[in-house]
Amino acid sequence: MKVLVIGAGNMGLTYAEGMAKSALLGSQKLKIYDTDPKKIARLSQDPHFNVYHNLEDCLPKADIVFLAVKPYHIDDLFQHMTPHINQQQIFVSLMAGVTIQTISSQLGAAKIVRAMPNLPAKVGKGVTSYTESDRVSRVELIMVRNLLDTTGTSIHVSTEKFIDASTGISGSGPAYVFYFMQSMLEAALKMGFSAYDSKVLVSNTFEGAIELFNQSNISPETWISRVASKGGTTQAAIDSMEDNNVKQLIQDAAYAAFNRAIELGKNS
Ligand SMILES: NC(=O)C1=CN([C@@H]2O[C@H](COP(=O)(O)OP(=O)(O)OC[C@H]3O[C@@H](n4cnc5c(N)ncnc54)[C@H](O)[C@@H]3O)[C@@H](O)[C@H]2O)C=CC1
Ligand SMILES: O=C(O)[C@@H]1CCC=N1
Repeated sequence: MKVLVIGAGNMGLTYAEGMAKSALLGSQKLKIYDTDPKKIARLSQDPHFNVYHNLEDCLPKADIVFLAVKPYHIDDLFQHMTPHINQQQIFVSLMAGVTIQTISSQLGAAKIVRAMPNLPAKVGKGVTSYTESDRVSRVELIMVRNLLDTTGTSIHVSTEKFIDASTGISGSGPAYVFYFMQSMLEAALKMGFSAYDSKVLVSNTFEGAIELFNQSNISPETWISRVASKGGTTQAAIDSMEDNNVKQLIQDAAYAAFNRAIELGKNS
């Protein structure tokens, strides 16, 4: 199976590394195409990859093509790709908001999988949602899923609405968690802890809470009640969050990302 990744940035390179290190490609090296000469020079030293700076040298020979450029790059990119594609190739888009209809009409591709990954894929803990165009067969979809799963886990969704929705939950979600972490770190520093101790306190608190959640069938709400004593310190903190409508604000933020994904789809 010949796999090409177009765009070796945060997401493209993460997938490229996951797939290249798996056994799925057999004896084939993963192909990478990017327009940044510095990236091409650096990645050319990596024995896992064949790196290209011309589409005509790599695109016609690829079976599966990952699209991992920014949504605003597609006009230029698709124009250059169209003469070199064929109708048997499968295109897997990792781009936020770019619809299957846009990829089909602007690129001229038939077999399209639209996926929404997230950055923990870098450490094998990513979660990707995906859906496909009618022309993708069941066997082809399983092949794509196996490739996606080299960076973590995945869920199949029935429509693109859920790709936009998962952009608001899991795609952008790591940034919300980092926002919470940053706020806790700043509070710890203000209380007088060193930077090192603040990091130990905050990172272990997140890791421990996630482990408790994962190893049980208990909801976060119930876990909160197990931390909070009546009239105690946690209750004071939760009351402060409730008074300030923090839960609603976080939901609003997730919806803002969801709506932005829909908007990007209309503009592309
Ligand atoms: N970073 C994240 O956490 C997530 C990103 N995504 C999606 O992944 C896509 C890529 O995002 P990032 O990796 O963060 O961006 P990035 O800016 O890190 O990488 C984009 C890469 O594309 C290359 N590039 C630009 N124009 C090109 C062209 N015409 N041909 C070939 N390569 C070209 C750039 O040189 C760069 O290496 C976006 O569409 C984004 O919506 C999706 C989920 C999460
Ligand atoms: O911010 C973005 O548009 C991309 C999509 C999800 C995460 N990063």
